[in-house]
Amino acid sequence: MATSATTNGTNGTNGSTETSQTHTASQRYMSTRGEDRDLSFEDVVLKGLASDGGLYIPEHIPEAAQWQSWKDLSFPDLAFEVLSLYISPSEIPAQDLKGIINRSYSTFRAPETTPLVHLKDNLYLLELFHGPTFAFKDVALQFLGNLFEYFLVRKNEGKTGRDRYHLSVVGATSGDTGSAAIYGLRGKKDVSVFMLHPKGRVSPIQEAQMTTVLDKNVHNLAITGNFDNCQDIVKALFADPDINSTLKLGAVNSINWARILAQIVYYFHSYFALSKKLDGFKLGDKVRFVVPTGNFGDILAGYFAHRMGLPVDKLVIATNNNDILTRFWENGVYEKQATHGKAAEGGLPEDGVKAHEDGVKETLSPAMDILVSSNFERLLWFLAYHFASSAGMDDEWNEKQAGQEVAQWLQQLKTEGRFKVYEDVLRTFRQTFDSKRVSDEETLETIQKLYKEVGYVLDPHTAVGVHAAVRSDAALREADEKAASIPHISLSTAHPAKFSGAVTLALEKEKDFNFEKQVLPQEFVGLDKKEKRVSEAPNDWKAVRELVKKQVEEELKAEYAS
Ligand SMILES: Cc1ncc(COP(=O)(O)O)c(C=O)c1O
Ligand SMILES: N[C@@H](CCOP(=O)(O)O)C(=O)O
Repeated sequence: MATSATTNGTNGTNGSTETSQTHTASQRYMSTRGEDRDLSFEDVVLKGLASDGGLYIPEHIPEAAQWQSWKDLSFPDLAFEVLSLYISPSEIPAQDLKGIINRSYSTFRAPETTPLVHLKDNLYLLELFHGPTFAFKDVALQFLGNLFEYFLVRKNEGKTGRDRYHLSVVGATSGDTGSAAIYGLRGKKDVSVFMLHPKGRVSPIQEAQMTTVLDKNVHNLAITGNFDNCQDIVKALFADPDINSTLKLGAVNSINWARILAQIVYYFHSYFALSKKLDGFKLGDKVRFVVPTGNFGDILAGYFAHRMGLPVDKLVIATNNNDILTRFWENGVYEKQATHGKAAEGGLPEDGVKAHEDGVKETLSPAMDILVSSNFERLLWFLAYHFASSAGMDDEWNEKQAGQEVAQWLQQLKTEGRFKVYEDVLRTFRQTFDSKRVSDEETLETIQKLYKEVGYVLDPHTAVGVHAAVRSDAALREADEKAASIPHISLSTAHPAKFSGAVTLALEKEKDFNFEKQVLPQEFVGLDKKEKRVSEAPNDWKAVRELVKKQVEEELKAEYAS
């Protein structure tokens, strides 16, 4: 990767206001497939997906040499330090960035923004659900909403009517990204939002959170398909040069680099919180982070934190029965088709797990019911780069090789449904990552166990992580008593009230348990009775394209007529 400290910037392709001021290599961006490069932060945030189909990554991961000095910073101040390493002040001046960050986290209910709680023994829980929609997505999407607004206000200064830059955000959701994006963007000027969710496959609260937002710029599309179909439609729209340029598409999914960037902050923040809670823990001691994983966005932020210098023993990927990542960890094969519990013709599963004909298994942690993890492509680039570096060639060659390798792997995934990486690549992956598959039964048991032992109610996704953390801790103890002291920080990705079905199933037999009294936040009371707005759409990207075009046109007409 590029190692230069500063270079001279030029204007990006998307009309960013950057001039020839200095920036570091970590503040310029390139595509994982090698075609696009030397882009500004504004370019990659507004474009979302690279034109070669790849995802954007910084040209260099900055080493945060002074990270220990961040120990006592508040969440917003820490966010400023981390984000500044990736955003040149020539693009967003420091005062403006501070303003964006402060606005984004003022909406959180917890003073620490993302508090760390001690569950038991070596196990800590990082509560990421204190934002407006009660899910970890708020941490990044409150920020991204304000960032879009900032760029649009600047681009549109002095412009009127159709000269204004109007962003059409299209996103796919299995429930949480949708509401977090909608709450981040509702009512914002010059933005239309289209959220695609798989019809009937999100929880009732998630559905209500999205569809009860009636702002004119918000549109919910219930797609007759699964989450991967929604994600594929979004990617097809981005790949269509016509709609992409005429409608100026914007991404809110974790394909957007800003989503990953904002999430790096809580890895540092929780590490410092741990150092204050745990007697004898010193800055520099290692921790394990355990992350309930679907699209690989959340845990990828942990990878960046680690590469920046945060002492991480392992990043533990916790998957449900949709386990493409755990299978990859086991054998180096990245394969779409589920290998066990797969639906036979007519949807009958082999191992009792309810599965759809498309191979996606229906689990109690539906936000992770996904066949392919889109962000894994970003990690693949770093793995391929590491492998290429061993050939002893120059950096330009290594980067080119990595881009070509990733493009080839992804092409193979498309045509053959799978690809296999070299043993060396797998070894490098395993040095940083561990991976555990958690069944629905284990998810329920974990919710029950934690409730009985410490009175804490976990949401099912968080329970997947906690179960993996307990297993990781046990494995360490078995292997080496000394290693047993490594604390585990398990990421709590959603409030339990969002998944009342699974929580009730796990705890209904507990005599003292009362969902309404112990779990349901005031904000959710009566949500299901409110007016809703949602349209159905087929699993067909061209049909969705026409729908989006028509709707944006209507919105623009209404806007400019008034
Ligand atoms: C509650 C919850 N947990 C975990 C995940 C998985 O996160 P990621 O897709 O970033 O791996 C999601 C969805 O993204 C989610 O909504
Ligand atoms: N689980 C997600 C799926 C979309 O993932 P994203 O992180 O790429 O936006 C959801 O809740 O919608």
